[in-house]
Formats: sequence, C-alpha cells, structure tokens
Amino acid sequence: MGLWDSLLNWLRSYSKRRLGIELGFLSRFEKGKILPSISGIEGKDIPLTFCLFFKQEMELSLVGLQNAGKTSLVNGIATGGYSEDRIPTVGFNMRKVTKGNVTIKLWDLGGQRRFRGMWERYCRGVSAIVLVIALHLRLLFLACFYRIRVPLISLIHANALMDQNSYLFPLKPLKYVVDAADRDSVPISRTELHELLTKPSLSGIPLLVLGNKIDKSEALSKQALVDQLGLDSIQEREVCCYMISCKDSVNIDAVLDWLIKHSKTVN
Ligand SMILES: Nc1nc2c(ncn2[C@@H]2O[C@H](COP(=O)(O)OP(=O)(O)OP(=O)(O)O)[C@@H](O)[C@H]2O)c(=O)[nH]1
Ligand SMILES: [Mg+2]
Repeated sequence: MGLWDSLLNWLRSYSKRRLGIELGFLSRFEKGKILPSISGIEGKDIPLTFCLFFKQEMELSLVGLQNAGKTSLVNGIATGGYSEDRIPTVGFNMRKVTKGNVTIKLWDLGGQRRFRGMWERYCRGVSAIVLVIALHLRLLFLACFYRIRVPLISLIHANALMDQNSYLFPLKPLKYVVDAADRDSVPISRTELHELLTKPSLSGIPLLVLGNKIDKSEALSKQALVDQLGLDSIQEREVCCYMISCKDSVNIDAVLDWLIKHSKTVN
C-alpha cells in the first residue's frame, strides 16, 4: 500500500470515527488548503490540512413551456456552450452532469403542450423542480399586431412558403403565430406551474424559478415575474427566483450554487 492510499484510509477512518460521516471519495487534493465547508457538516471542527470533497448527488426536473431555454440551460451547465439552434425536446432527455463532487441528474422535459401531462411523473421524488421561463414578451404583442394588420393574401403566401400542402388553408399560419405567442406567455406558465404544484406527490419539493433571456431588452423585471407568476402565494415549499441568460451565461453560477446547496451527501 502506497503512502497516498494509507493517507486516504486514515482520513476515511478518521472521518467515520470523529465526524460520524463516511467519506465517499476524494476528488481533489489541494495541498495546504483547509476545507472551508463540506455540505452538511459546516461548523464542525475539521483538523485537516487538505481540501476534501464529499460525494453529493441530486436529481432535478426542468419544466417550462417550449422555447423557454431548458435544453440551453442544461447545455450551459454541462459544457458552458450555447447554440441558437432551436431543436424542441421530444418527450424528455436525461443528462448527468458532474460539478466538482456533485453529480446532478437532470430531467430535461419537453415543454410543448402534448408533453406537459408527463411533467408530474418526472418531478416525483426529485431534489428540486426548476421552472424555466422565457421573458421576451414583445412576441405576444407582435403576434397580435401581425394578426390584425397582415392582409390575408400575405398569410396565404407565408403559409405556402411554410408548407406547400396547406396552401388551401390560409388560416393555419395565423394559428401558428398565435401559438408562437402563447407559448412564451407568463400567464400560461403560471397556470401550468400552479396546476403542477397542486399534485400531492410533489408537496414540499423546492422550486427554483428561472426567468431566462434577460439579454433581451424587452425582458420582464424580476419583481414583475414574481408578481405575474404568483410566486408569493406558494406556501409550504422553498421558492427561489433568478433572472438568467443562457446566451450570455448570466447567473448560471448562482443557479449552480443553489443546486449544490440542495444536493444530498451520499456515502
Ligand atoms: N436570446 C436568448 N435566447 C435563448 C436563451 N436561451 C435559449 N435561447 C434560445 O431559445 C430557443 C429555445 O431554446 P431551448 O433550450 O431549445 O428551449 P426548450 O425550453 O428546451 O424548448 P422545448 O424543448 O421545446 O421545451 C433556442 O433558439 C435558444 O437558442 C437566452 O438566454 N437568450
Ligand atoms: Mg428542450
């Protein structure tokens, strides 16, 4: 047995004996650093001159209407990357991301109406529910404007461009535009959220609300988002709200910190 292994064994038995905690593994060793805080045992006297990390895990579900930026957030957390490509999530995607000593299992759920019925199933038993909302409200206004002003003939052309087969149904793009507006509206997010939170299976699970796309000039303010979502009326669970931009990586670190604080130490 080498020196390093002996040291690890000593640390393991020490932490079990003196702190009552099983040391999962040592993911990093930084000479000369005293561990400032190990989740779950802050405040205890740890006479170690090493930077130790306990293994922690958490499972999260990301919900929110389509185009909110859930997949972009997962990609941002996992790789730090961002893409303008819009590839709607069909059903769900599961991704495991490791940040330091924390392994986060992310359920990235599809936000289209047809997938919302399964949100509850994938939120059961998770450490936290993350609601992502796109804040570019002007879309709604533009859509209304478009609906009123654009002559029918343009709609037929737009329709023909979009889909040759639907040329005979000129109202289809109109519906499409209204849907495009609907999907970004906060009132629909509010209804979906409050309906989800009434499920007894999800009681007590912390909620993290993320107002995304604050890089857009028309984004709502945090207070307006909190008011319009009725977050103050949510009781018996922890609720936190951050304004983020996946595009510009704004507040992603704060989100990660919140998530890590809500992870559980495992052996
Ligand atoms: N301007 C801006 N655009 C963003 C931001 N985050 C995501 N987007 C864009 O929004 C679009 C939708 O992002 P997605 O992450 O696919 O949205 P989603 O919530 O996963 O959508 P569904 O899978 O259909 O539920 C993409 O074109 C992204 O590039 C942001 O912070 N700012
Ligand atoms: Mg997606």
